[in-house]
Amino acid sequence: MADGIEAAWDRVAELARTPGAGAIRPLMGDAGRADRLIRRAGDVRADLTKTSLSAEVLDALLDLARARGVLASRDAMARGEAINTTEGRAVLHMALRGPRGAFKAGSEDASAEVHDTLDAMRAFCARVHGAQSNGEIRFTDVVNIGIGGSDLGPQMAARALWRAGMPMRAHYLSNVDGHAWEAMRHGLDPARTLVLVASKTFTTAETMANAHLVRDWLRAGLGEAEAGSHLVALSTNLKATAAFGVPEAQVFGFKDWVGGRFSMWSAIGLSVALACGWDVFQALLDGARTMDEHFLSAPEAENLPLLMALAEVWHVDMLGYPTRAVLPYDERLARFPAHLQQVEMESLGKRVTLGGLPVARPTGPVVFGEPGTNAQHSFMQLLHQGTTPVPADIVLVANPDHGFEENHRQLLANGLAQAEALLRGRDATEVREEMEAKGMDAAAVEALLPHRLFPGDRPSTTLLIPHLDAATLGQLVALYEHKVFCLGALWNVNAFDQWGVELGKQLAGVLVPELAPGAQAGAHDPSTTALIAEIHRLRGG
Ligand SMILES: O=P(O)(O)OC[C@H]1O[C@](O)(CO)[C@@H](O)[C@@H]1O
Repeated sequence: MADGIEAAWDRVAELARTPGAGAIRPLMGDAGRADRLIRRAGDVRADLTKTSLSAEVLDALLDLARARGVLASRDAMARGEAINTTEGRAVLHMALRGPRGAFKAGSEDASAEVHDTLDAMRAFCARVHGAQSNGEIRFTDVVNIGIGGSDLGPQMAARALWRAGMPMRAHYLSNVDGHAWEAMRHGLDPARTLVLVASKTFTTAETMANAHLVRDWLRAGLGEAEAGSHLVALSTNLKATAAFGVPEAQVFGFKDWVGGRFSMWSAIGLSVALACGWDVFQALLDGARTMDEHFLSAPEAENLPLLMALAEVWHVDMLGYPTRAVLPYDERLARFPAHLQQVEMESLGKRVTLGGLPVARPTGPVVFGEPGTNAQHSFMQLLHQGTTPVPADIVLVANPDHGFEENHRQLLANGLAQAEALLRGRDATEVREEMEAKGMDAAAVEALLPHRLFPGDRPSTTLLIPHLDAATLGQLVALYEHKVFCLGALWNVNAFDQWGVELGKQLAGVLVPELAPGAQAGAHDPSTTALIAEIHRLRGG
């Protein structure tokens, strides 16, 4: 078996060594290319034809996926097996949007737990949204206090889906930097603000520090007894939520088989339901479910998350492209790259295999991004003319929810143009002709020529959706979640733990008391020791 896997890797590597392996333009005329590399899953039309996946390369990569048993691993995840081996947990975010009775974690009925919580969340939203007509106070604002997966997913979704006239305004407090709360609190009235403390563990230092700040603000504005009724907890740690003073009826739980970065579909998504309305949240879950159904049923060659994962293996491991850009051409998706950064980099930033051995090849790429067209005026220069290609995911939304048609045409045209420019580049003949047509003399033309050339053959994947709504957003996010799963299986790493975040947390815990006025620094490296001394000096003690 292991030999079969290594043979499959070798075959892909052999193709990567053939001259021109990274070229895309020569492949564009291949018959059958669109059939192989343009795939629909739900409402998402994904075009991978602007990559250097030739028919041969794709076949070799699909053989690798088969040798690695990616779809068999997928089925083990769906069966609720404890595939997160370093934490001994199942991985069941699909249960969060699945039908009743569909998922088990060991002998536990995972779906029953999910649906009980969803029912409680829906009833809570109905109460909050209907409060004014019942003569209760009407909450206008919801503050979600959380960080990482307890912030990025819901924040991204609320930003993408909130429209004027929806029930509440959502605010997201994540950074322990007090400036964040300082800026937020001035716009809020404690009497009309519902505060959600979102934390899987309910021990995350930043979240708990902010939760104390905001609870003090509620208490100062409303008195201690009243403040409790404005507090809601979203957590797996029910003991800690009670100790913090959240009434039991306002605690929404979930289980440890929901990873933080995959938790926006759980109670952690309550801020989205409160801000945008229950139907929107339900449509988000249903959208994700649509992608789950595709992922669970499509064979390898048609399985979009798997195809995107295979393209990444080709780029990262075979062509040596260590980064990827995510460019949503929709301002409402401004936080989509940030959410994917956690989903992908916290999952795939791994250096040992499931068996604890060093990986044989590079794993997760650096993911970064900004909405288009803004990205074009900041970092796209490097994608066009930098030394190492950066594959780009370009997300296009065919129909806007505004009436400014000309703006939208410009937006779409720019997204298409970037992908086209990355692919085709600009050769010397074209650049010379353009400069000569402008009347430039021959010396100037030759001097400027190298600066104006674009190598082209730079890969991109275009994801096109008809509208941006809860259903399509759910599909998009689930698509990337499943892509991450496939990459974890291909690279044989645990995509569901995150031990790498622990050391910094522990060291910060040691440093906090050392930064108190008059405190002595402990043993550190010379650079850190000098920085502590300088901070004390600048802070006057
Ligand atoms: O929801 P919690 O437990 O507060 O954790 C927040 C985030 O912190 C992390 O553990 C990383 O530090 C993430 O995985 C998680 O999403």
